[in-house]
Order: sequence, then structure tokens, then C-alpha cells
Amino acid sequence: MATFTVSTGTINSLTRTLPLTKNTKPLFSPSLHLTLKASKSTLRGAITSMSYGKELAAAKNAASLAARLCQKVQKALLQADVQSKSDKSPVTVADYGSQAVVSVVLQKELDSASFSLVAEEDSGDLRKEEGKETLQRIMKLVNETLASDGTYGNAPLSEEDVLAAIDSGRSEGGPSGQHWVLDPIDGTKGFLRGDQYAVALGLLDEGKVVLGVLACPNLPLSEEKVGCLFYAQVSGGTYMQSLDGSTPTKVHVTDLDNPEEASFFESFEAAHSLHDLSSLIAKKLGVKAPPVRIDSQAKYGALSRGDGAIYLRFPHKGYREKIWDHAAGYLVVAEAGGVVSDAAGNPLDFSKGRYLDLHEGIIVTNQKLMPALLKAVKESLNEKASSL
Ligand SMILES: Nc1ncnc2c1ncn2[C@@H]1O[C@H](COP(=O)(O)OS(=O)(=O)O)[C@@H](OP(=O)(O)O)[C@H]1O
Ligand SMILES: [Mg+2]
Ligand SMILES: [Mg+2]
Ligand SMILES: [Mg+2]
Repeated sequence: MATFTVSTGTINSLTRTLPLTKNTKPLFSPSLHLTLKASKSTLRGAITSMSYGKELAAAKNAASLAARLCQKVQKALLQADVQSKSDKSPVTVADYGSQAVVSVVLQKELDSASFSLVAEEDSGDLRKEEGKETLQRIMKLVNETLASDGTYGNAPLSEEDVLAAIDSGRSEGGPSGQHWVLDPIDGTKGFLRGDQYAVALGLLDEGKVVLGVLACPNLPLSEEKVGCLFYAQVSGGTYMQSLDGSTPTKVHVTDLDNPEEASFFESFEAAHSLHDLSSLIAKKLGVKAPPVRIDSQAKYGALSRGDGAIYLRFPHKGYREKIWDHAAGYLVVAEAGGVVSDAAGNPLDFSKGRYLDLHEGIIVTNQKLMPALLKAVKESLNEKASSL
């Protein structure tokens, strides 16, 4: 039997405080570069002429529709929508529904015969007797979302179609061919709190990330508008637009070269990243601002447009990072001029299957700050090791 992980009190307070757009505060103080560093020039069409144009259009559509499903669920979250997976992490009808929507849209838009998807969720719990009601809710959500687009809603999906769409994400990925990489909701804990989360979709080609799309429904786009879609293709730059498809603007990471003026992001959840270690690294660098703690790959999106300069992620010992937690975010930052590496300065290798093999953690910043950051990380890790 699935167990509920979120108390009724939490759910009640979530539903009471919605709608989220009113409840969601701007993330950053003016000192943390609230002003977007995006160029205002119109760049629509610049991307589509390049080699992954068809895939990019399908991925943007898929992630935007999946985000629509997530927003609907976040606005009316029910206790019955939240369950606990075997590793005790939460999963909701929106995680499953988002995965099904992305899978269906990509397969309808692209060649379904060669379709391969590496994704976080699977249908195991939904196929059990106690998962039946949840599956019905997911099927309804998926069909409503697909119909709302006007393009995909002609023939409603059956329960079996939904289960199959979710399970299309069981691919192992690897170094050859093309594989989509999906986190249907990255930051599920943030999603449940009413905070940040992202639908994160990447494409691997011969082991390299060539497309990255991040839909961040609760991330401010401007002072007036909430909800951002970041997208990047290899050698094509990174762009940001609203989730309903406003004119894209090109974004770039900060050009700061003085670490004292930098601010840094880390996981909201202390269980996901060692906050003490980040604070030691920041101290060595001379960073004055307090950490900005937000959930999910929204951190990569925010960094790609110059909100903050550094992202530090040091999971607790024994945790293995999954490719869907970083593939899309990695390219969004890399194409915006940033550098993403493990704690020893090695590039991330997405070609090894569902996991990333890393030295200690993941660090992200611009090219100017990376040498000083690597030095501070190395010293801090040595200090931590010698104090054990
Ligand atoms: N123990 C542990 N250590 C490190 N990372 C973990 C751990 N447990 C989970 N996860 C993964 O963290 C994903 C959420 O991303 P973040 O850590 O950036 O956001 S958060 O602030 O912690 O919510 C989260 O992604 P989702 O499951 O998609 O929400 C997990 O894949
Ligand atoms: Mg999860
Ligand atoms: Mg995740
Ligand atoms: Mg997830």
C-alpha cells in the first residue's frame, strides 16, 4: 500500500494559499541581480534553422504542455495525489502525468520507431490494485491536457496507453544513438511546498547533450510575469521565453569576475546537498551574500540568465546523481556561456547510462570564476577530509 508523505496540514495550507502566482514571491533581492541580463533583441526563428530544429520545437511543446498539467495539479493538490516511492521520495499524479504527456507529444511529433526515453518515473506502483484510482486521475489529467492543446486530443488515451507512455521512459541511454532524457517534475518536494520545480527535458546524441529545455512554472520571468521556458541547442545559445510562448530573448551567465560580489545557489533541501561544505567554499571565495536555496533545475535556469553566479551541489556520501537531474540544465547553462563540472573540474559524462559518475559533486559558474572556485572547492574538500 502506498503511504502518504505529506500531512493534511501541509496540503490544506497549500490549497488555502493558492493561487501560486499571487503567493510566489520574487526569488531574488535586487542585490542578487534580479534584473534580467537578457538581450532584448528579437531572436525568434534563429534556432529553428539549425540541425535539431524539429526536435527542439517538439521538446518545447512537450515541456510546455507538461508544465500546464503540473500547474493544474499544483493549484488543486489533493492528499490522494501524493504517494511515496520505494526510496521514500515523494511522487504525485503530476510527475506521472507530465511524463506521459511528454512521451506522447514527442512520439507524435517525431519518429516513434526509433524513440528512446530515459525518464525518472515508471508505472510499477500504478499497476498495483491500490494504484488504480491514482491511474484514473492521471489518465483524466493527461487527456484533458492533450485536448487543451487542440493538436493531440482527437483520440483519448486508455489506462493502458498511459501506462505504456510512462514506461517508454525505461531506456538505459548510453553512448550511441539518440535518447531523450526527462525529469517530469524535478524538485517534487518544492512542487509540494508550492515553491520551485521544473519539467526538464534533454536530448542526447552519441552521448552528448544536444538539446535542453527547462519549463519553470514558478520562476519569475519579469516583474510582472511568472513562468519561464529556457531552451538551448548545442552551439545555438540559450533562450528564455514565457510558458505561453512570448518572443524569446537570448540569455547569458553573469560576467562577474570578483567572487566577493558573487551569490550562490544550492538545493533547498539539506538532505540533497551539504550546506556546511557550500558555506565553507563560499567563505574561502569571499562571497558575502547568503546562499540562495531553491529547488530543482530552476537553479540552472536562473544562473543562465545571470541571477547569481555559482551553483554548488554536494550530495551526501553514497548518493548517485541521475542524468535527468542535470542534462537539460547543463546545456542551458553551457550554451549561456557557463561551465559545469564535477568537483575536480571534469566535464559531466552523460553517456554512461542512467547515472552520472562524478567526483564528489557538481559545480557551476562562469569561465572567469571557475579557477578560483575549483581552488576553493579543492581546499575545502581537503579540510573536510582531514577533519574526519
Ligand atoms: N539524497 C539525495 N541527495 C541528492 N539529491 C537527491 C537526493 N534525493 C533526491 N535527490 C534529487 O534531488 C532532486 C531535486 O533537486 P534539488 O536537490 O536541486 O532540489 S531540492 O532543493 O533538493 O528540492 C530530486 O529530483 P526529483 O526526485 O525529480 O524531485 C532528486 O532526484
Ligand atoms: Mg523524484
Ligand atoms: Mg529530479
Ligand atoms: Mg522528478
